[in-house]
Amino acid sequence: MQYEPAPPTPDTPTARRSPRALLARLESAGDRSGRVTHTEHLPARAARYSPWPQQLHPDVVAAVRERGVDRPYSHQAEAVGRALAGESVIVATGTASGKSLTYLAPVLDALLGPAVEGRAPTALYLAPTKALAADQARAVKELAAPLGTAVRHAVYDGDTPAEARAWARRYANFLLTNPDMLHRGLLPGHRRWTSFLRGLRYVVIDESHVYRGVFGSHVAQVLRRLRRLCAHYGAHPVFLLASATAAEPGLGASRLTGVDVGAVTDDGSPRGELAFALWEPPLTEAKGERGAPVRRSATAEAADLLCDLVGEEARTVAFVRSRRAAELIALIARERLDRRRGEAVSSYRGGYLPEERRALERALHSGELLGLAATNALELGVDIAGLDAVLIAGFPGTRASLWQQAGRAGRAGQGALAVMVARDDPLDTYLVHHPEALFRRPVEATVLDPANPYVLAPHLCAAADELPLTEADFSVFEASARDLTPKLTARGLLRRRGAAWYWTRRDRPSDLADIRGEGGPQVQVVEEATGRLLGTVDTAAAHTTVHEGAVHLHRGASYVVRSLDLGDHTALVEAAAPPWTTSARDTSEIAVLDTDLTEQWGASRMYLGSVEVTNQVVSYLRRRPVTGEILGEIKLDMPPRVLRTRAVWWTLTEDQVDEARLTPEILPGALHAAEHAAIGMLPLFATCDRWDIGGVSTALHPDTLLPTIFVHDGHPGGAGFAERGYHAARDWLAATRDAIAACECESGCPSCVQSPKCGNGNDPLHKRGAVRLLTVVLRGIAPPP
Ligand SMILES: Nc1ncnc2c1ncn2[C@@H]1O[C@H](COP(=O)(O)OP(=O)(O)OP(=O)(O)O)[C@@H](O)[C@H]1O
Repeated sequence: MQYEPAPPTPDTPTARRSPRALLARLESAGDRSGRVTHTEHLPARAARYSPWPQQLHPDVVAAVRERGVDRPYSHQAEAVGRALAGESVIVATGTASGKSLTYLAPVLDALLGPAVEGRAPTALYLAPTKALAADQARAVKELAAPLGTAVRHAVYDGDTPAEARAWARRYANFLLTNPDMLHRGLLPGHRRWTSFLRGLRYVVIDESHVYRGVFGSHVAQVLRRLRRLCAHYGAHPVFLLASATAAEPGLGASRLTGVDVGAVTDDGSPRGELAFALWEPPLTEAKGERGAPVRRSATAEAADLLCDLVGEEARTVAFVRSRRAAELIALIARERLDRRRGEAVSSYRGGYLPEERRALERALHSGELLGLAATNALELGVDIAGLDAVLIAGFPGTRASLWQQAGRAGRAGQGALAVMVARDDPLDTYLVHHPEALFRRPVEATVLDPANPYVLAPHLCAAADELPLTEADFSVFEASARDLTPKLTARGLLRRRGAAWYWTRRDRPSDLADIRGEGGPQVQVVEEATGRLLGTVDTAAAHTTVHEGAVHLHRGASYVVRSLDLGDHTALVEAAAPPWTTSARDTSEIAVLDTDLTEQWGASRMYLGSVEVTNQVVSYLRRRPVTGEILGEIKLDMPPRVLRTRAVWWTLTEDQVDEARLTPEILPGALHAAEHAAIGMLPLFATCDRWDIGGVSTALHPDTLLPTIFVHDGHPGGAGFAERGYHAARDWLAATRDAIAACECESGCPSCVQSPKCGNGNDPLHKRGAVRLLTVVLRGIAPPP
């Protein structure tokens, strides 16, 4: 399929930007009829205003007015009123609905107020990334400018130089930082922050939906440590959270902070009309593996659409799933557009140096940039609202994230276009043909589990180091802290003296918790000829993205990796632009190390234990960029990566396989499908996140010598999810079977057996076989007593 640029249009610029007109233009170019499978029209919504609460300091009202906000939206007024009354609140409203003011107004109000009982008021702001804290610092500086020296803010993170840290400790009354810095710096060093903690009135948690799964559970414990220290100094801060729209935000926020949090969800901000189109790329002439027909890639299709939109002078961001796709789209667009417009297109992703990212954000704001191909690194908080169009190349994994991205489109009073382009996989294909699965279903809840003992243990140690741990502290942490503390003492981590537990070791207890689960240092990508550092890649991702021979794109320039030195954490690259892209293939194996618990279930057996998951990148495919056609497979000699973790697994006997009518052809697909669905359902029972767990299924496992399905924790040492699965196995597998059986689809869809993160492209899968398999397994379990 060749790219055919849309012919120039005679329309006026404003008419051209109406979302319907833009969409019609995209559809009419070349032979694109039939590619839009559905268009959802979300009508414009007028703003609803309310007056500021009476108690809000008039200087704050004036400062806000100076920033151009005359009247607060109804949700802003409500949230500020509740905060001023001392209630912790979460505001979970749409993208760019003015959430910042809901916490900044109460914070400034507090900082303008007098010291109470000798405590000068202070406030703490937590962002999930350093970039976002830096952004906020700029916003605070502007907003607080008319207030003189009453507001003294400081960014405090890993990059803050020593003098600036000393200044922050002595003078700052509004500290902007991140949970990592709280965990490693501020809390362990609380004695240097006593006056700050004594006066702490508000703790702001921005983008709180990011704190989910294991990371969220760690942050929940960091916040409990903070609350405990504040209480020690006599402060009881109010928590103000800002979140993307999520289901049950109050519940999630209460779990995160450990205090009761009220929710404000009725969005009073105005919205322009949004035309949201679902777009399916056409089939190509090319043939894929085993001769299967191949659709044009979402990346190539999105690149075309981006060119057309930029050609229409429509300010557009294309959200993509991978760093590589971001680079590829920018590269294609630059090649195809004329010079002026080509220069107005760029890529944006994690791994860029901070100053590069800042420059790109500024250029997009000013209109110097018209098109940006971005990974979700741009999704967080960066104020880039006011786009004419948003392209979403591939379903981003959750509806919450989809709306977060689509919400970037639209300026006040003006319509905007969002287009989700399907990738050639079962999940996206299903979605573009089942719009109700996107538009008629609520967004997901943010799941986390602060009681998870694997997460709680290192934080109890850190807490004991901060202040000796006593019985009274168990209520701050989780009920399970009472059982866990003697175990930590038995393991020699804590020492009991009198009524308290102490950390008496020399090492830092904060090193026990890797709160982001990053697992090791970053790999630096260096241009061999010049020694220039192009950027960084996570160690975990390095195996699949910067192996020898990988095509690595950076800011629209193409490089080929000459060598990857994992010991040295360096990938050397050289500028080169071969006519292919590369994608790594890997294999996963799982070995049983130990069995802790096991139970006979009729003929099946259920196990809980420790496993070793070995993943190895074995080769890479060269593919033609646009069609995805495979040009060849090159073997790689990469070291395997080993994850020791905990898993729950169950086996079937030959008789059960026969009983479920699973022939050798369909057995692997049935096992694989049941594994996917079980992973999809475990969050219901283990309050984890689908992305925190993994699975392996095999028709003959060397340790069990039987067909076996494993579901394992995705974190070294485990995180407690598999364990919960084992204990809830009856309900979990029954719900899994029911979910698959109740799904109306013919042969498997994302609502039942397809997985958005499957390493084998959801192949093979056998939906009905999975239902029969689970039915047979469940038959062997005794009904609950
Ligand atoms: N009451 C208001 N009236 C008019 N404009 C407003 C009002 N409140 C906020 N704004 C403007 O709306 C824009 C978005 O605000 P803000 O960045 O706080 O939104 P947000 O909800 O935090 O966004 P995100 O979804 O990115 O977290 C800002 O430019 C801000 O000045």
